[in-house]
Amino acid sequence: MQTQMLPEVELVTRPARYAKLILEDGTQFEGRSFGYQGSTSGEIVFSTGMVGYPESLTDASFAGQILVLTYPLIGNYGVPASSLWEDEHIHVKGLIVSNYIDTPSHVQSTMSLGDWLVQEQVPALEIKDTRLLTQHIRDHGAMLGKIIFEHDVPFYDPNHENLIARVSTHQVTKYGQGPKTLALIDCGAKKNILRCLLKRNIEIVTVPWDYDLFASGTDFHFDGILISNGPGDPKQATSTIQTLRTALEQKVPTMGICMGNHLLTLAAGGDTTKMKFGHRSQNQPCIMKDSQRCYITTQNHGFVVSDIPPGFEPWFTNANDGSNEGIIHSSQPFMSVQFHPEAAPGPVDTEWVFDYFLEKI
Ligand SMILES: NC(=O)CC[C@H](N)C(=O)O
Repeated sequence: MQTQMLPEVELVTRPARYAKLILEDGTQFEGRSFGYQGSTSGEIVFSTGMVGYPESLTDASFAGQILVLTYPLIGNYGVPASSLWEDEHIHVKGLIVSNYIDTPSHVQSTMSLGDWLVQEQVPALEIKDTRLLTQHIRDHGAMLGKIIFEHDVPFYDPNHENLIARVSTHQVTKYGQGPKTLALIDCGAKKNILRCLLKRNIEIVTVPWDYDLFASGTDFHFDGILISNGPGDPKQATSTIQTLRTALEQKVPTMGICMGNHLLTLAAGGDTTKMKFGHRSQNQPCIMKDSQRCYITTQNHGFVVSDIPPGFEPWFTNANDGSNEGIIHSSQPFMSVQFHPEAAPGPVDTEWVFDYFLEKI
């Protein structure tokens, strides 16, 4: 029997660098850096999903936030090609994990997570006790935080800024073909929304968050509106809310996803508030109205519909905490979901919501 020699592996050892994670209430954690070595600040949020860090990091809804991943091993499958990301670059302001794995093994991997974070100038720390950190946020509520190397930086509250204006597209772009046209208001749309729509024989026109679809100069016809996910406080997106008010008046079929659920609610006269610590994971159970049917959904939100607008009723309700997970109008084709029917990452059980809406167009 022949003994096969293993190829020689060059071990690259980087000197360990440490930094601090400081929360707004003074709580501190020391961590080992595995990303860009520079200070950063934002709102600290945690996700309990077991997979999907490439998709989460590139989800524009995380803009302004430092993401804590509670799944203990992160980095094992590296980073896939950018065609599989949710946007062209990383949106989180920082990343906190328990154990970073620097030796990725996956057929789709093109680089390690650490290299990607360095390339995109995103700081990341391994703090070991992500469980303690998460329990702290769960007990005391969402709070600001910062990752500090040598230079201190001030705390930064992303909910006081119109982040949608920063992540939205600046141009009108047509995709796909089909007998009907859907206007997609891009508040920071995950790419999988477009991928899901493109499978469905429809033309899609993406427009910026503040594009007036009803202005006389609009040179394309549309049969329905889809409002995407997006970062920050929905009440900052006043132009989108105004456009949606007109859409409701003119009875244009309209659907919202996550931020879209908030914006439709606000346009229709309901209200949104900030949750204690939000829902971020791929296993949020949502019960559909008039049924015992429970869908397992992907979520990433810190705000919630607190007042259902007149004429609408709750469409889905979270089975864990009873919070609203979507609204639907009792007679008109207006509907929205708090979860992500496009998933990425997560279960695809609610992709039918796209078909349900497109049937109304
Ligand atoms: N994923 C989203 O669209 C998030 C919506 C909003 N920024 C929130 O945190 O609730």
